[in-house]
Amino acid sequence: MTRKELFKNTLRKSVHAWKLINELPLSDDESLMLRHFMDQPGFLDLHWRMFVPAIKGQGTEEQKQKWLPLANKMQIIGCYAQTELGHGSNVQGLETTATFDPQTDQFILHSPTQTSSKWWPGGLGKVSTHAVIYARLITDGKDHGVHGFIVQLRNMDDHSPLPGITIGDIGVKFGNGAYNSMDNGFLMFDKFCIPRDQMLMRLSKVTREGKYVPSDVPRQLMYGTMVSVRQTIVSNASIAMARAVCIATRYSAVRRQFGSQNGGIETQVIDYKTQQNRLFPLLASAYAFRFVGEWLKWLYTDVTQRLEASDFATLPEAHACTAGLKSMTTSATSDGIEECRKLCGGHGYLWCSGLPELFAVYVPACTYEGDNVVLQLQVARFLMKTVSQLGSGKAPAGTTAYMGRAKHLLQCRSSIRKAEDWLNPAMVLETFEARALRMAVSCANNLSKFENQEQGFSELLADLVEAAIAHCQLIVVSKFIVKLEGEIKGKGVKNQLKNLCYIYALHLIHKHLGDFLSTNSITSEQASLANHQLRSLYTQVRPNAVALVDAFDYTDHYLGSVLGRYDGNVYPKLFEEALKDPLNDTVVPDGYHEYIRPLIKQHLRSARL
Ligand SMILES: CCCCC/C=C\C/C=C\C/C=C\C/C=C\CCCC(=O)SCCNC(=O)CCNC(=O)[C@H](O)C(C)(C)COP(=O)(O)OP(=O)(O)OC[C@H]1O[C@@H](n2cnc3c(N)ncnc32)[C@H](O)[C@@H]1OP(=O)(O)O
Ligand SMILES: Cc1cc2nc3c(=O)[nH]c(=O)nc-3n(C[C@H](O)[C@H](O)[C@H](O)COP(=O)(O)OP(=O)(O)OC[C@H]3O[C@@H](n4cnc5c(N)ncnc54)[C@H](O)[C@@H]3O)c2cc1C
Repeated sequence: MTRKELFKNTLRKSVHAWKLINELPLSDDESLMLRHFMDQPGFLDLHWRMFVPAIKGQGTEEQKQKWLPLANKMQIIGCYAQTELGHGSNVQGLETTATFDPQTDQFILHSPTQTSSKWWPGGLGKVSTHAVIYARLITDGKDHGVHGFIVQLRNMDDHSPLPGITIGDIGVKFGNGAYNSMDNGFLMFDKFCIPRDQMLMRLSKVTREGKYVPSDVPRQLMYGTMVSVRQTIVSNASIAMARAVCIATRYSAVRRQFGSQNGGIETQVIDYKTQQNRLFPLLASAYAFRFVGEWLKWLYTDVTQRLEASDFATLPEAHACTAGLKSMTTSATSDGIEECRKLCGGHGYLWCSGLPELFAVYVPACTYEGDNVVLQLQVARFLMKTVSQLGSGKAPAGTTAYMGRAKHLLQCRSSIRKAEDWLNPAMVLETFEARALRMAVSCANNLSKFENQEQGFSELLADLVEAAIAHCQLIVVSKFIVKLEGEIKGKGVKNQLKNLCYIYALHLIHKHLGDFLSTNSITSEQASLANHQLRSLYTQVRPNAVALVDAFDYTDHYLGSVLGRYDGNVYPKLFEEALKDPLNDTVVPDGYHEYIRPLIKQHLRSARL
């Protein structure tokens, strides 16, 4: 499809999905599922995942009563317009202004520079009638920082932009289809006026007289919509990873190379330990991210309930967990999808493997909802704060509770003696805790050598990110272990999950061996015992690998992959796909007479053939 066709077709699908949601009707969870199977980024994502939650989270009761019924019936379509051409990560640095005019009781929205144009918001370019806009609030010449506003962008009769608004699509993005179904847009305001009651005023207010009444709750609640989306992105990482792994695992069982004896069949590539060493940790990650995603959903629900009761104590942890896990799981999934492409050899590079499209549509997850490095630095700040408070009498809680055992974890030596000890959950956990704590403490010690903490932080950014990742990996490992200790039904299933849990943990040790050795969390002998155990786990997972991906229950239609077909009938179908290519419509290609024939004829003449 051309870009225009792709965009229009996605509109068709989105509107059809919305019709089904109403007609059947579908519950909220089922509607999310439907969105998932629609399988293309589109304006519904931003309307439901960001525009509506922003109003719910930041609007007053009256604002919710006014706007939510319209949004819930989709009589208005909204998007979330925060990022600007010049600033995305640095939200405090946004330039769009919203200046209160007491004479008209209105805010004047203005884009003072080119870099202040909104740039990137999905659904903005061509579809949305409304947006939640983030802009610097100015009253009486004073800048109060960034706040949210509900703004109508387009005329409700003919969809034309309202006077004072310039709006459009930002152009083609990575990949062929991928994210190009979405109208990520730009937007500029030229002194565009909105009524005062369209500032989202649950957190802070501007009175009729133009007095700014700051919020008595943490201003970070304004970032709540991002926290909620980051949480859902973790579960989605599992879905995308599982999809790639399903394709690569099934195909690795079909594909054979070498090893034929006396004319017999060749070896299935899934039997090579190198293939297993690349594939099975990704399979394990798909399960691990699912479980940590479930836990994060619980954490998010819990913090939301606490916030409603004005208990802000767990907000920093919820922010650190959602930011860190969003970052860690999306980076691992993007890399994992690309690894799965390579695991499928040359055929993985074919569009019909389903992997190139999956990669192209998935990879921006490393950037949207916060650049992955910027987000790990938030985790690092949280860890440094926690370390600095050790010994102050304030016991660390939740995911940092292990830091409360700093004295022990800084000194302990791993008691792993034989390979099977690596199947002991307490020993594995302690290894990850020791590594995470020692990396955090080492950063804190290095920071304390700087007179200026911020300067020290800038100098140590790379180490801080590594310490943050170590903490996030510990969370994933520990939540997998908790899951195993919980309510899993069926001994066989539990055994399979146990294998995957230890593959997940031990491959991380192998991959980050430098961290584990340099922090003396394990010895080199213990590292080789971990490798030994890992190989043995691969052997145990091998006979069940295909069943473990079948368990994701993805249909062939959803996978969209010739290589990942459930029936394994890969080769005939690759031919079928190839023959569908427009280049094969004719035997002699268009261009033959123009370019190939004159070239050949010229050579034939000079060779006198
Ligand atoms: C095949 C199809 C795909 C299938 C998938 C299916 C479905 C799709 C699923 C999901 C996707 C859903 C939606 C659609 C997808 C994409 C949409 C993308 C939309 C966007 O892309 S939308 C823009 C997002 N754009 C960002 O993401 C900007 C990143 N930049 C920031 O987020 C901040 O700007 C930050 C944090 C970097 C610095 O901020 P800063 O400079 O203001 O703050 P500072 O560092 O000084 O921190 C001061 C104190 O605030 C605390 N703090 C900070 N943030 C907090 C928070 N959120 N909550 C609670 N506390 C927080 C700190 O911890 C500290 O606390 P303390 O003072 O105690 O230390
Ligand atoms: C597909 C897609 C959809 C999007 N949808 C929306 C949307 O609906 N609404 C919306 O408002 N926005 C949206 N965005 C924008 C997105 O949220 C931002 O692109 C993202 O937050 C990253 O910001 P940036 O582009 O400014 O990156 P930058 O901050 O410019 O990052 C560039 C590089 O600088 C590094 N860097 C930046 N700051 C630091 C630092 N402090 N320390 C160390 N390194 C740093 C980063 O790690 C990165 O390597 C979307 C983006 C994409 C790709």
